[in-house]
Amino acid sequence: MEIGSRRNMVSSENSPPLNSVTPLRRRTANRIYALIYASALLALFYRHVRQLLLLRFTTPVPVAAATLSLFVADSVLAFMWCTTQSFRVYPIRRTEYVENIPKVLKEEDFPALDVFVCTADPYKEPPIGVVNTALSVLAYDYPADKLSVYLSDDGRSELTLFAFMEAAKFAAHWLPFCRENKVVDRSPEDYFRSNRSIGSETERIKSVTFGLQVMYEGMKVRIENVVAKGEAGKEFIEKERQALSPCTDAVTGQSHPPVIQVLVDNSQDRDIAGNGMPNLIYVSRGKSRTAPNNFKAGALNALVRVSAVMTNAPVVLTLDCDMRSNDPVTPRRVLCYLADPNLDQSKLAYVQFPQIFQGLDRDDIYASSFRSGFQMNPMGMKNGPDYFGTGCFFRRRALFGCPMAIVQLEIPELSADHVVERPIQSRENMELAHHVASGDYENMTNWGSKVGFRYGSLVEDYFTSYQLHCKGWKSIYCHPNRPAFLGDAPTSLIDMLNQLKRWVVGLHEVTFSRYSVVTYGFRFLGLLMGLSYAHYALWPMWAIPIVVYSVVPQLALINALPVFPMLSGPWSLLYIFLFLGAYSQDLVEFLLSGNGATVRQWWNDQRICLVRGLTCLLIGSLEFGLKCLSISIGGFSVTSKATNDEQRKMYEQGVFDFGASSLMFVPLSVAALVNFIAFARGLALSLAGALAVESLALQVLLASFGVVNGWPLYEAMFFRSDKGRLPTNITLASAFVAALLCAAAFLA
Ligand SMILES: O=c1ccn([C@@H]2O[C@H](COP(=O)(O)OP(=O)(O)O[C@H]3O[C@H](CO)[C@@H](O)[C@H](O)[C@H]3O)[C@@H](O)[C@H]2O)c(=O)[nH]1
Ligand SMILES: [Mn+2]
Repeated sequence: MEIGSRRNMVSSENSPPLNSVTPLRRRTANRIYALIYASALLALFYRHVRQLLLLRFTTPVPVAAATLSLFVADSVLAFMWCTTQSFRVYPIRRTEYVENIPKVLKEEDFPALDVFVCTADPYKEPPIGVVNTALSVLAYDYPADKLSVYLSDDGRSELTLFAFMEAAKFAAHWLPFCRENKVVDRSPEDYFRSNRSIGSETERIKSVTFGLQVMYEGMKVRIENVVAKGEAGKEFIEKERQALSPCTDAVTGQSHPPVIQVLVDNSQDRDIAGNGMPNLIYVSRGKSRTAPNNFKAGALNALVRVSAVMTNAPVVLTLDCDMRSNDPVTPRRVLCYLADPNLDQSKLAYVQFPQIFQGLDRDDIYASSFRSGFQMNPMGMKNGPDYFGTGCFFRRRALFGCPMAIVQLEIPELSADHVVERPIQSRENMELAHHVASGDYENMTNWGSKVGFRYGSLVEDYFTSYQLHCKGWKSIYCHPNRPAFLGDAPTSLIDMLNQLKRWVVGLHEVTFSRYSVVTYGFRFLGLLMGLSYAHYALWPMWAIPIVVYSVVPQLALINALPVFPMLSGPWSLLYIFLFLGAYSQDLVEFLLSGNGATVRQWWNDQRICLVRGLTCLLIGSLEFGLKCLSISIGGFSVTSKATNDEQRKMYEQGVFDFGASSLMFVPLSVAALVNFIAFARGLALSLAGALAVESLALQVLLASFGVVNGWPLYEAMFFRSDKGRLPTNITLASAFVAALLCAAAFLA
């Protein structure tokens, strides 16, 4: 069915609205402020140019180095400021009127929905968590015969398959329970953990709930035991084990045929109340030694094909295994866009929900919520948000070419308008599904280049939406008050930094390809969208100003060399305005983004921005450089969603966890130490003479800002003895480098 086609609609003229757009009031203020800030930037560059013109061959090296590096740093900052404006000129807020859906679209005309859930490693992604994700969407408030959930298991693990066989049995009890009791938390873990208003329940419901909870806990224990043992053991049906067995002779996972198991079949299976259930299908795509597996993008494309053969729903939801549904009406909410006769349906590729995380500590010490990327900026992207990899409803057709021209596929069964007539488990269907999921199916095809999720970058989400937007597709950012999904974010610093390092490598892969935003993007996206995408593509460049501003003025201070204007002169006001102006606008936007944002969280957010610049942005870029020289080949290292109690405790107390011996911590600790030494030296110089106070004051202030931000590091280096302290070898190495730098600056 073509969603949005008039045939299925009540006439559009007198139908009630399904959604509305309100421009945010702050946009006028944003524009005026942008003009003021831009003038200040012009003044800054006037001063820079004047100083550059003063440089001679005879200029002392420290002066020349400081002048040049600060010029470069400010140029990057100014460019980044320009890119940020693309989110600020026209921010909007959307509202959906789900209650009007029945007046516009009859339930039997709802489009079918295929949900893709990805998992890759049963140890980093505990199967009980994946099961909760799947159950939360199986229980969507949507016609069961129009809903299918596909699980992609790149780990090809009998532990995960076992967990899903258990989940299929549990679903038969869970789905009718949710429906009858209008449960909103449809992931059982969240439901049983939450403080439900038990008092208001009748005796009967109480005992049903209790029985279900016992059943859930039983399943959880069985799954966790199996994971602890590392094999499904006797509990596992021999047939399934045989299906997986070809992988045991290639445990390296390099080469094996696909496994597809239909665990719940809508045409046959019934829940305990006798109603139909959505399809639940386990897929572990095949892998081949001769073809790259393309990580998550490859997994998603395999699901696009398998689902095309089996159900071919026109709408596809992609979910990471740690992203549970938090609101059962979400698919209907999406229909407020995909079925809106007043929108240009032929160009609308996807509806993206924000990534919102559960289980963060109150102050969000690692800034895991990524408010700017997931909640603030998307409201302002002219043609709609980029794709975040999860919580996104695609129109299947958007994966097959431009809005106007379809890319022909190898077999007709894969095309978006193919109607599936065979029962999903028919022999022909299963054979074809296995064929399209095999490891070398994609050889010599357009998959990953013109069709499906795009290959070539570790941030396949960013890259895919970038290409769709370049091809003329549009997207919609939908952020209802009750979060549609809740996910897990890394709760250890090193996990978080490693995750971002992967993103950095992925973004560089795009920037240094023929699809670079600079040479390709701007041409097809236009100025505003081009700037928005450049903002992300060039995000690793933040490392330059952050590194420069964390050491150069400080080393100059140690040398008693002024690099900023005198405190009493007019130019110092410019510097103070540029600094405080940027920070306060960021603070205001952060607080306006809602969802309980606090000043403390903002403070942590700005601190983590600096930390990122000195760690993952820097090291990630270095790693990318090595990769280009083919010195190292890193893959997609999956972020761990399992935490140990100690880590969890540290995180909940808001204490930084530096307890990993990682090279990434070296530049960070060096910067912290340099700031401390510079601050001490600055104080000493100020006590010695009034002139120093005047000319070095801004540098002393900057160093004091560094010291305040570096506090957790000093603690981790010198005062802590728990597991989260900085490993001694890292402390020693950093102290050595910092001492060398400071001595060199002092003597220069
Ligand atoms: O070979 C692989 C590797 C990963 N995954 C899955 O991809 C998802 C995302 O992996 P994760 O380690 O959680 O990455 P994050 O950095 O947390 O994820 C963000 O960044 C990714 C791109 O780097 C996007 O794919 C994600 O949607 C986005 O949430 C998980 O469900 C994995 O199971 C696979 O299916 N196959
Ligand atoms: Mn994740």
